[in-house]
Amino acid sequence: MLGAVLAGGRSRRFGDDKLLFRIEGRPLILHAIERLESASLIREVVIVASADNAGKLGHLGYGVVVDELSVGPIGGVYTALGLGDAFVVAGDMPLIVPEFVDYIVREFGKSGKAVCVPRWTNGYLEPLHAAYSKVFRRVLDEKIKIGEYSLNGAIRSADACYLDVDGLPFHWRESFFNVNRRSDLRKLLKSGLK
Ligand SMILES: Nc1nc2c(ncn2[C@@H]2O[C@H](COP(=O)(O)OP(=O)(O)OP(=O)(O)O)[C@@H](O)[C@H]2O)c(=O)[nH]1
Ligand SMILES: [Mg+2]
Repeated sequence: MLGAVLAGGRSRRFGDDKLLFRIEGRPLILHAIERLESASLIREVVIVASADNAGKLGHLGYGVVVDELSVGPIGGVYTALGLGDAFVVAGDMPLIVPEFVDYIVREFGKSGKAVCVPRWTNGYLEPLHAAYSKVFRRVLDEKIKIGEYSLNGAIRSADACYLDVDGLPFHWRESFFNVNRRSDLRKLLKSGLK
């Protein structure tokens, strides 16, 4: 399956461009890309960037697709699905667990559903760590057209497969960690990131 890494945000909480912020000598987004790429069911990784970010990310050695919509992550997923089925993650997730990605991709394949997404006990979804079918693009198109930009809302309106986080290996949860603020860097360095 294609791996799509979203990179169309503006890093407002972080300050300057978090995706190129170097951690252990490599840009944050490369940590996410390399972890995703090492999942055995991910055959190729593309970056889905805003027009503003695309030029800055081209040198990393991965294909860059421009998300022209500027409507948030839902537009990134919509753009990614133009390339086919995709496992979508955020570029600010440096602790992705490859086995977890493979697990979701496998469950997605077995389920035949439009989306396969992790779900916490309180109902919270992890839509930026989920597998999507290209047929879901039609649902997103409808939502975007009417100005509904909630990815969670779109998923809930569809025939989705939910993977309860509670029943999964505990250490897989670190896969969801994402860097939003500078203070998150401290947690990241403590995590023993390689
Ligand atoms: N392609 C695409 N990606 C987006 C868009 N908006 C956010 N993202 C990405 O989605 C992921 C999660 O977003 P956030 O954690 O809110 O990142 P952000 O928008 O850069 O940060 P804040 O400005 O602080 O909210 C990050 O990898 C962003 O780059 C968008 O409009 N298009
Ligand atoms: Mg984030």
